[in-house]
Amino acid sequence: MKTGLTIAGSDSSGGAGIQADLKTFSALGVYGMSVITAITAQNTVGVQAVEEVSGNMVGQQIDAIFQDIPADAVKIGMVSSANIIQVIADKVKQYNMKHVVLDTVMISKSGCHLLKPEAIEALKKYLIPSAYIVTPNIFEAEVLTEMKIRTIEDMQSAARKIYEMGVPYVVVKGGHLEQQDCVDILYDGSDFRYYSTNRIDTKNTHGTGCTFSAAIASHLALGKSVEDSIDAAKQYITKAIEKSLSLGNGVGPTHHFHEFY
Ligand SMILES: Nc1ncnc2c1ncn2[C@@H]1O[C@H](COP(=O)(O)OP(=O)(O)OP(=O)(O)O)[C@@H](O)[C@H]1O
Ligand SMILES: Cc1ncc(CO)c(N)n1
Repeated sequence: MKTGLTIAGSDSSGGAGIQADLKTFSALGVYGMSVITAITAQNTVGVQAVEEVSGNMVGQQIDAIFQDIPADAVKIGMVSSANIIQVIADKVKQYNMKHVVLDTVMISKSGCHLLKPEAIEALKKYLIPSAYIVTPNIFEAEVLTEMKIRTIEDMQSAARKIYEMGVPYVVVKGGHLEQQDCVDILYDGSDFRYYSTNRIDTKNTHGTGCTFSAAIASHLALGKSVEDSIDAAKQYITKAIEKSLSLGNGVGPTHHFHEFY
């Protein structure tokens, strides 16, 4: 069986973070493993508390996995501090990790800082250059590039700037762009590809970014090309949003197992 690793934060409500990633791996037929970087007390309404795991413990979890079960693909999500970022970047190098999909998580939908603002420079300097694909949303792409993004052309300019940080593939996600369709763009240093779907009218989008990046990693682990992995992940997240679950009093989760029940 192909294997996937998520290095991310725990979401107690199960819709985002580690839990979303493991559900996605499982739904797509990949054996899931996890390295927890932080624990959040979180539900569909908001994030109530965050407790970081030490950099040393993050490193030890990665060692335990890679000294025993190599991962065919790795997804990185919430990494709250510069220290944790540095440890992960070193381990990516040490174990020569392949197919590293970095979701540059910064702020939760409810507005909680999951990445300390002072760690953004470390993200740009150490983690983005060690990734294979990065998947910022509009807001994250704005922070990384220090530009405003209002149009598809702006998304393209941002993708170019992020590519220059030293990562071979950049996906800028258009879920938060003020327009009818949800268009994600892929830049590989020379060409752009577009992945577009109708915007689904639902408030239940908790964990869409986590699920999408874990689905890309899953398809890479299964042996698909970057282009096909993003295409398959886009189809998966679109269905998961279409069938999203009205659980809780706030922004409900997507349905990871929509293929099954
Ligand atoms: N309402 C929607 N209908 C259809 N697709 C959507 C919708 N919202 C987001 N998407 C898609 O979901 C994927 C995740 O994008 P999004 O921009 O929501 O990520 P994100 O902001 O990082 O998510 P999160 O808030 O969970 O971190 C993208 O493929 C995006 O186009
Ligand atoms: C732990 C965690 N990671 C990522 C997200 C996505 O914003 C979240 N809400 N919680």
